[in-house]
Amino acid sequence: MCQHTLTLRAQKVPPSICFPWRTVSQTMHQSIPSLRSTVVCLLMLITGSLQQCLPLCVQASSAASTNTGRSTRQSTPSRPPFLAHVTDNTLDRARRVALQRHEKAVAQALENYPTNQQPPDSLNADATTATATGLDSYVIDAAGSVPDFADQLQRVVHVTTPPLLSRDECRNVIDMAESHFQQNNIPWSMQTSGQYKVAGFWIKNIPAVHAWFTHLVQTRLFPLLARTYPDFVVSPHDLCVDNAYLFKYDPETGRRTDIHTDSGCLSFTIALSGTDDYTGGGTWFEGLQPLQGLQGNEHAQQDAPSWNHVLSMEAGQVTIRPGGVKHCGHAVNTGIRYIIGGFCMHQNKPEIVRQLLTPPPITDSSEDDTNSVDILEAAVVLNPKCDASYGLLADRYKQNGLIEKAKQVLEYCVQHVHPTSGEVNFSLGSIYMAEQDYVKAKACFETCLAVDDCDVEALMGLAHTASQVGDTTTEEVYYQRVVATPGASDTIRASAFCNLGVLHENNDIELHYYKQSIALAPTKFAPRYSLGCAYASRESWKAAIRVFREAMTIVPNEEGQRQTLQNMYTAAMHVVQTEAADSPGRSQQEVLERFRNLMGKENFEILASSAKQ
Ligand SMILES: O=C(O)CCC(=O)C(=O)O
Ligand SMILES: [Fe+2]
Repeated sequence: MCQHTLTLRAQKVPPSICFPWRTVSQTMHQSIPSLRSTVVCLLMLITGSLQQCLPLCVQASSAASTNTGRSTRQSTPSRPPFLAHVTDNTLDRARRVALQRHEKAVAQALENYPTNQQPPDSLNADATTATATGLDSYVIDAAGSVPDFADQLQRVVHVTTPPLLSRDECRNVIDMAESHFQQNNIPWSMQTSGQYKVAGFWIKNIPAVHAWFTHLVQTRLFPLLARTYPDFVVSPHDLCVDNAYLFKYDPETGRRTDIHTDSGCLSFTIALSGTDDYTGGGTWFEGLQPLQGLQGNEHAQQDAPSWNHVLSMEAGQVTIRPGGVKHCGHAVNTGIRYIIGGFCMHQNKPEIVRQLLTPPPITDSSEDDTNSVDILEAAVVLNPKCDASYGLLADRYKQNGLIEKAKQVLEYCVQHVHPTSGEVNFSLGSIYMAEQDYVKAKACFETCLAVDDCDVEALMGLAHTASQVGDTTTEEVYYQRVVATPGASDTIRASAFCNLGVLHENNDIELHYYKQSIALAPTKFAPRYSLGCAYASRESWKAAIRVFREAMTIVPNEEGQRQTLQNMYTAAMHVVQTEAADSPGRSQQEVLERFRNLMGKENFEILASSAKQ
């Protein structure tokens, strides 16, 4: 029998696994299937409400002109030069698309959260029209802009003082949620938020919480929003809830949310837990500055060691702000933090740009031109200060194979709109890396990290750029940071562990790293294949065969299959030869049978048929 050689180079998880095209994390809230019906929008069109709304659309689209933050940026041209070709017709069509989306979203919102209907008597009886007596306010000092109504909705985050809900009420809501899952014997589902997962549920899906929530919104939250944004919301009845969820952050399963914007022009976050209930956690806001900090020494607060743009609230406190402000929920270190997040729309003020950035699911049977590049180009033209649009447009160009155009859009955004946008810098870094421009790639990923030191995708990018220039020490540092990052997903930690194993090839710790990786991502091929190689290089032939056999069940491509089979074959040969030396009387038939059993019939047959070819 011929002696095959082992191909024992362990496999790093290739960068393609680590670099999905990361889009603006607004997508977080799109992942939930929408049931929006097309009927309403068609009716509205027929009855002429499109015409009525058009002035509002124009207002929305020109709304980006003010930046409420202190920063002075280079002035942004009204339209980026590479979008000179976008015609007025295209803009009108985009407005109509956005308006249709808006009408459908409002109809769906009122169906999900019927805030326009009288609450049931049982709830009405204890109706509280509690007024928050005070608000603490923080400004957002950051480049970029919210997608719509930037001149009406100041980029300010308000926190209610005192709490809007009593501690008992918060406890009661948590109990309702927990008992729903216990009684139905189901775990909390995991919602995807960009790079992270967090345990939670959509409030409309849990009846008891839903009824309480709808009532709370009608009696306390909408009135609070109307009082706080009197130039934008004339009456609480103007508003509706696009989406609302309850999140449960805990250190094991709860993770954190990615930096994102919400799907509505106004948002609120209700703290159901207080700072006694957990450590870590809190809401991070991009560029958050206490108002007082701005009046005196501008940088006093910024430089204070405790100030890290994170707001922590006590149970019952609520933050309200424009939905387009970037934020995230931090991972907790201990304890549990429950929050409710809600995104509101103004029923009569369509958010033109956000709607253009939020296409309905592909399955939607409307005539909405979801995939069209010109819709995203129009979004950029309608609000050239909103960096979210640039990221999505570049993403679309990239999907269409137009890498140079994508790069141009991203570079423009970094230079003129938002130098530290995480999405844009990550996408640009990925392009530079593909072009093997590791210096520029590194700079982009470092910018992402400066904004969010938990950005594990940027850490993986930096590890990869270090690897490409042969700096394995730095490469290792970044992988170690990934595996130590609270809230990092199992998949990305698994990739980092696998690559740590490869960096430590032939050291004992190599095995440990691959096993960690497999435990986190049991269906990933690379760590299993690499563990097989590690066993084989230590001449632990039977262990190697076992792991290669497992790898064969999840092998992603022909090359992987070829290498795995070849290594398995060699390992099996060693076992058979050793056994033959110990008991020399075996017939050739017996040896072959043993060989087949070691490899597994299915693998043996693939090998046999490939040998025949
Ligand atoms: O956990 C938090 O504080 C933020 C959650 C969030 O993204 C939101 O409420 O919109
Ligand atoms: Fe959010």
